[in-house]
Amino acid sequence: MEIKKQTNLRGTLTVPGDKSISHRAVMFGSLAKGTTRISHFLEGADCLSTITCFRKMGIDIERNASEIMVHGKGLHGLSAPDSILDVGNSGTTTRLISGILAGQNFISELDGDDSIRTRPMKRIMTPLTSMGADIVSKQDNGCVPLVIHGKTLHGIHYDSPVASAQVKSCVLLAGMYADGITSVTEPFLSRNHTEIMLNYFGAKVTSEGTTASIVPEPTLNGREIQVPGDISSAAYFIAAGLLTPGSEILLKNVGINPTRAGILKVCMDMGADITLFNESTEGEPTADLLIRTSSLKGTTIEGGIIPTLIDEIPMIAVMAAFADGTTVIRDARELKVKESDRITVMVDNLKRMGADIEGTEDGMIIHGGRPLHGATIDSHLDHRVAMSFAVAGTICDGTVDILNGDCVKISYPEFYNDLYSLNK
Ligand SMILES: O=C(O)C1=C[C@@H](OP(=O)(O)O)[C@@H](O)[C@H](O)C1
Ligand SMILES: C=C(OP(=O)(O)O)C(=O)O
Repeated sequence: MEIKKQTNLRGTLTVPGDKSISHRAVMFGSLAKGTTRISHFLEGADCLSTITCFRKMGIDIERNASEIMVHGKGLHGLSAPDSILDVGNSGTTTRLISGILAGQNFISELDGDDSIRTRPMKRIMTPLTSMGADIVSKQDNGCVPLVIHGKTLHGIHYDSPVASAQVKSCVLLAGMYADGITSVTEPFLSRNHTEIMLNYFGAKVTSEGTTASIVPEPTLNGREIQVPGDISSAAYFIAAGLLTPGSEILLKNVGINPTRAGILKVCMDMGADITLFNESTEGEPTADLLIRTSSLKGTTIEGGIIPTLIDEIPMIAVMAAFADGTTVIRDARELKVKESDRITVMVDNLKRMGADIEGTEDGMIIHGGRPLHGATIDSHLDHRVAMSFAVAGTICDGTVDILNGDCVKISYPEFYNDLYSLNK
């Protein structure tokens, strides 16, 4: 995919539905009684993997142009899949579904693509095993393929070493099938969509600080869900609007849940001109975001804000390369175990464009302000890397050629069309 410089990005955009919320809506809808209707569902490959898995376990899921209808069968209504559950490229599908599968009365096997086969699953195998689950990594390397023999589970308290919503959600979902209360404490608060949505479906999930607890055997009832725009997808247009001269972009109905909205704070700290309109606090908070061209300066990003912007760090790294001064990103070791090693891949590719950047054990140091030039970028089949460099290509001189740029289909199939729609 070749990207050339653009100016004057102007217009209004509704970014696709939130990936985390779309996954959860299908999963919880499948475990609920009655029909769950989901509008603005993300039709990205990852969420389609979740749909495929639940269809294989006997759930009728209909798609039409405007919504998804999940005809749930209740907490104990899934049936044994007759072949491997294909999780594709999706960490969220793998880790959340494992918590559900651990408490079923059947055996299942999960497998996916080459990337997911390298991602760490011990982080869910450990707490699930202490709940009494039987979950085995077939190649004994702590990765998929995983074989899960459903068992009777016990409630536990789990002190998670990582701030990960996927780990937290996996344990809470297994907790629905346990014999007592299950709780998870994490070092920093990660995204809380599971807690919010499970309660909306009728479960009893309580949160105190960084601990979330669930009462077992809830009755979940089918609900209507309007998925807000994904702030992780909005991030590319926030960056493009701030950095491209003469731009003014209105992003409609973006999810601004505080456990996800760290990028807005970082942009403000960097000097961004962003205005929020039409804020709504019903359910998942949303707002329209007006983005205007700004001159940005470097900042430091560390500690508790990291989980609230973890998927936006590739885009932030590019923004930092165009900003004046130094940006330091720390406490983000998790970037190494995403769809690619996002520290190494961002550093290598930004260096190819002429940036002054170094990788560290848990982040990056970026001395911004050097003029960047076109280059061939290896996306490593990582959607967030591809989109971040597409934005870099709209700003720098020369052509940015992104190898395997179509991997954006994982979370944003129409990304390139949306990017080009703003410069007419
Ligand atoms: O729960 C979720 O929906 C997600 C949690 C995060 O992963 P971790 O739980 O590994 O931090 C994030 O990076 C991922 O894109 C989606
Ligand atoms: C890390 C991501 O997703 P997942 O963990 O679901 O593969 C992401 O979308 O950036």
